[in-house]
Amino acid sequence: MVINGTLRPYSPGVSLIKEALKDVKVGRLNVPAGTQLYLSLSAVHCDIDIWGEDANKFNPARFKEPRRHLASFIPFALGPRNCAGQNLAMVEMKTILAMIIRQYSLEVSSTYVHAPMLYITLQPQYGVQILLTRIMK
Ligand code: HEM
Repeated sequence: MVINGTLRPYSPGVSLIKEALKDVKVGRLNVPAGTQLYLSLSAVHCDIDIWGEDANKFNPARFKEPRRHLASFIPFALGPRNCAGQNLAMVEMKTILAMIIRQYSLEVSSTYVHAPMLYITLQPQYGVQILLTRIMK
């Protein structure tokens, strides 16, 4: 839930660019062959019609319930050309997170400035300073 809760507002890939190879109808929209489509993941992931008025808020508990729309959360894209490394990425993130929180408690440093920035992927402009305290056992 925490990983999905983070990938929703802060997907590393903020958009997908696709080109229609043939004339296609998407809902009520006629898309002629050759049209380039820019699909903003951020717009979908923070759409208040889908996620509610607090769509911009970090709230992993949203992922407790099954999603109403399949395409409402697509950090790894969707369909035959979705991310080939999706499962590996999820396993890596879960493993690393579990290894860290097993031994350390985390606190965001007072020097942290929240400034997501697009530089090929979405990145924290000034880094993420975190204070780690070893958990005594
Ligand atoms: C959090 C981590 C990751 C995210 C959010 C992510 C996201 C994405 C997205 C959105 C796409 C679709 C791009 C597009 O259609 O324009 C993609 C494609 C792809 N990703 Fe990832 N990815 C991640 C990690 C990885 C890893 C770890 C690997 C490989 C080890 C990987 C390999 C690929 C490949 C090969 C494609 C192209 C698939 C194709 O075109 O058929 N990704 N990824």
